[in-house]
Amino acid sequence: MAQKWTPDSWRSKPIRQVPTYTDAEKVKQVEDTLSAYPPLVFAGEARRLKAELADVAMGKGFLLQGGDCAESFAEFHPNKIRDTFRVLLQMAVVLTFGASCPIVKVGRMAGQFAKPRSSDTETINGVTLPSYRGDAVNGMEFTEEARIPDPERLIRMYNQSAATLNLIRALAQGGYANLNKVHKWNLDFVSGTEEGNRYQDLSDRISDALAFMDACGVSGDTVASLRETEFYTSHEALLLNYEQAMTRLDSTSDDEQWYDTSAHLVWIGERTRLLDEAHIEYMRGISNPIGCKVGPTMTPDGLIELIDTLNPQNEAGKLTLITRMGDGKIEDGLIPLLERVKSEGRHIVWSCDPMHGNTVSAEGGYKTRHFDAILGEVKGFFAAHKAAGTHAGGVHFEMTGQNVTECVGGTYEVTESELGDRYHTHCDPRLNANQALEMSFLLADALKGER
Ligand SMILES: O=C[C@H](O)[C@H](O)COP(=O)(O)O
Ligand SMILES: C=C(OP(=O)(O)O)C(=O)O
Repeated sequence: MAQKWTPDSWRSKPIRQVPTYTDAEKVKQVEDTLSAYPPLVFAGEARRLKAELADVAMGKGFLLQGGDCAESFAEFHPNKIRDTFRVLLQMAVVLTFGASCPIVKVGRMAGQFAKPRSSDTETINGVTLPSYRGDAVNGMEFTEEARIPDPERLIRMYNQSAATLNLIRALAQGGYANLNKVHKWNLDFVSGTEEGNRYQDLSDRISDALAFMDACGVSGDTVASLRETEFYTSHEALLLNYEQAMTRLDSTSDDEQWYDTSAHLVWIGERTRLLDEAHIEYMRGISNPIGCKVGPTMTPDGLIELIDTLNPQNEAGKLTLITRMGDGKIEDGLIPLLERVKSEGRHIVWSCDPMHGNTVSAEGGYKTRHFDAILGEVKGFFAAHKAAGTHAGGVHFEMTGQNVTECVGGTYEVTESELGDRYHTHCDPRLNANQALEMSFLLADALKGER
């Protein structure tokens, strides 16, 4: 029998990957301040996302989740938010058109500021300092002072998330996402490339279809989904004191339902998904749709235990399992998990994160990922689902609307020697807009193949 859950019951459990602050009083003040701040999202919105994900779990939709590896204070700019938003819109259009199924759009945005790390320290030229853990925790500069965790950063993360979300809501509902603007979403540096041209062709076809529908009396004036879009936010729920401060009782439901109002969906990372530890304890009690990363060490028994802890009512749409096995390991790793979960009748959205199992070191010390390895994992994911007779329900990308050079490969090939040109990520390498768009065309083909 599980013990009673409260928003702070995680505090009595072992915890990892969180900072050790030096000033406990200051931390408490920040937590109190955040607890009095308005929610960033509403329970009703999180419920709507859960309902959309329930359709995905039943094979009637596809989840597209993507955005920065780590948002940062320094890179905070409306154009950057808009560009990532519009590449996600483009990808969603390509997928909707190619696969003829609803695409649920979720940004790794408006809250993705904390990073779990493989090592607590980093050594450069013989100097060892605490690792950078995301702008919510400490600074990226390699100085002793910057690396000291500062709880005030949590307030800045809240404020930046609020402003980002405000812009996302305006973009999604204020006319920018109107399907009639489908041509305008192409970014300048993408136009003229193979992906840009393919996207241009597709938008011409969509415009023709819209003109036909308009002539038949169906337009954005009458159908909301043609003039605006649903777009949700998500991040890894790593800093549980922040998440707890944002956890609020839903005043609109009759039974006691707590929502983490920092984002519509939050997920648990691969490094913190231990059953008896704090992150699972916190996540099992909130009513949001949640995600959990699943890497190559997961066993079928372990997975069933995890699922039953996080989603004991077997509610469809509640739990998204984001697998990140690595190219070459995905089919062997995933098929036994899929078969077991299917045979036990658990409702799951299965999503593929082809980024985190495919990070390698390139010359010059850059962390990178090869486009072919990312694609290889996506293909393996579809093949595994085909073999198990389950629905390949979504993808999860670290990506940006900027023209960065962080992942190598793609048709507009980024080479290892170009990595230094525009390597801006604060942690892991992201797909740039061209690579993300190319990936969406390949995905649309895979989804068509699934039907
Ligand atoms: O994004 C995920 C992790 O935070 C990241 O991969 C950890 O990177 P590290 O192995 O350099 O610590
Ligand atoms: C840390 C992440 O992934 P994982 O937990 O799968 O390593 C992430 O998605 O940012």
